[in-house]
Amino acid sequence: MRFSRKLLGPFVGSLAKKLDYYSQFQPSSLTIQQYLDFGRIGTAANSYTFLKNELLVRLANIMQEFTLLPPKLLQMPSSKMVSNWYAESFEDLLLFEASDASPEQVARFNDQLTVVLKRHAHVVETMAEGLIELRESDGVDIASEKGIQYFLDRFYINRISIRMLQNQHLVVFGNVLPESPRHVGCIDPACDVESVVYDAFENARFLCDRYYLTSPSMKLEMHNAVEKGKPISIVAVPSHLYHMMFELFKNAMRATVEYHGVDDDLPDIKVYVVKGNEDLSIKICDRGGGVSRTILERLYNYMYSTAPPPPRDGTQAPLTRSHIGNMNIPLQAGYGYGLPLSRLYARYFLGDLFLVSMEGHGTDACIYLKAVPVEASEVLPIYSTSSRRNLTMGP
Ligand SMILES: O=C(O)CCCOc1c(F)cc(-c2c(C(=O)NCc3ccc(C(=O)O)cc3)noc2-c2cc(Cl)c(O)cc2O)cc1F
Repeated sequence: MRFSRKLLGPFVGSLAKKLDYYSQFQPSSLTIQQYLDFGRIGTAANSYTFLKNELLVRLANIMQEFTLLPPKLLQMPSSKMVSNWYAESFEDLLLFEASDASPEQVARFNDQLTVVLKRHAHVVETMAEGLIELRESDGVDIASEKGIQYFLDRFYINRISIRMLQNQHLVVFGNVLPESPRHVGCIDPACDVESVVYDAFENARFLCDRYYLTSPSMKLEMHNAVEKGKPISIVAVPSHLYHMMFELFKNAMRATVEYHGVDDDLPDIKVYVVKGNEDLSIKICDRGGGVSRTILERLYNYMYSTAPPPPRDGTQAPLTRSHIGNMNIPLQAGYGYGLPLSRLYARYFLGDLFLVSMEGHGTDACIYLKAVPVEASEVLPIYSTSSRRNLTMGP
């Protein structure tokens, strides 16, 4: 992605050199246990010293991949805006490169992180606008579409990881308040899975009731295979788990109501939560009619999923979606990225998300998370010749 010379101005040379320098390093993958330990016993100075380098490495790795994107996408106004945000943030953080870890520098760094977080708040929507601009400009060939899919999965998981580093630092060492006094930064050392499931269900049900005036109920089964009969808790980022569950419940409710109609007795959504020695598994089973394998694949696809932009005035999201049949999609508030982004949240700490749909019957969605925190390592994209090959040649 060409960084606009206007922005880079005289720094083109030195910034390009810095990008080359920092993109040579592999991002350092942390386990959720390491985040927890550091949040409990680390110091602001050590966090600053690690972060000011690691953020430059993670930014440089993904910024170098930008340049491998299909030129047609790079030229879209919204794509250029995103690349300029990254260039600005990279430059901002470079200012701390040689700084000491004095309390004054740490305070300045914390303020800078707040600016960077705000600058990048709408990256997902803006990149989605870029895909819409591309689709409306001259369409996308299959090779570009596969390259875009490969890049965006890497781009968004990189963004999740950068925001995790920043938020964790600001909550533990800055003046951002944690969600709960028990939390260490954004991490809950004893995340009660059942309560997150209920929160996500009730909020999705509220949206469903508001639009359809009806909604399916939930039947929830909890099985703790490690400590029989005890509540299920894991070390997790509650906001990530909530995001995944909320999206999957919205999809299951939408399918169920659309398939059975608002006047029918709606079949329950059955949810199973099982904690094993290695995996925390959550399965959401609906009888919403299911989708064929071809449609299912499209739900993960950023090009297909990029719905028309939501109304700016906050009114109800568009009811139809051009690329997935004519199904009214009242619960879709964003650009249709709920599923691919949820899968990235699951994969971020070495979990995963799978869908098994039986067309004509219903869909099972399974989330797997690491039950052992020292095994839950960040999955971070590394800029290398293989990413170059995938982006330019397509898989
Ligand atoms: O807004 C977002 O982020 C995600 C927006 C996403 O919107 C969708 C949505 F919520 C649910 C479905 C859907 C349908 C369906 O709709 N079946 C009827 C039809 C059959 C064929 C076709 C077709 O040929 O096009 C279309 C619909 N059946 O199962 C699911 C289903 C999908 C997922 Cl990912 C899930 O976790 C649970 C489910 O029950 C499809 C969506 F697309």
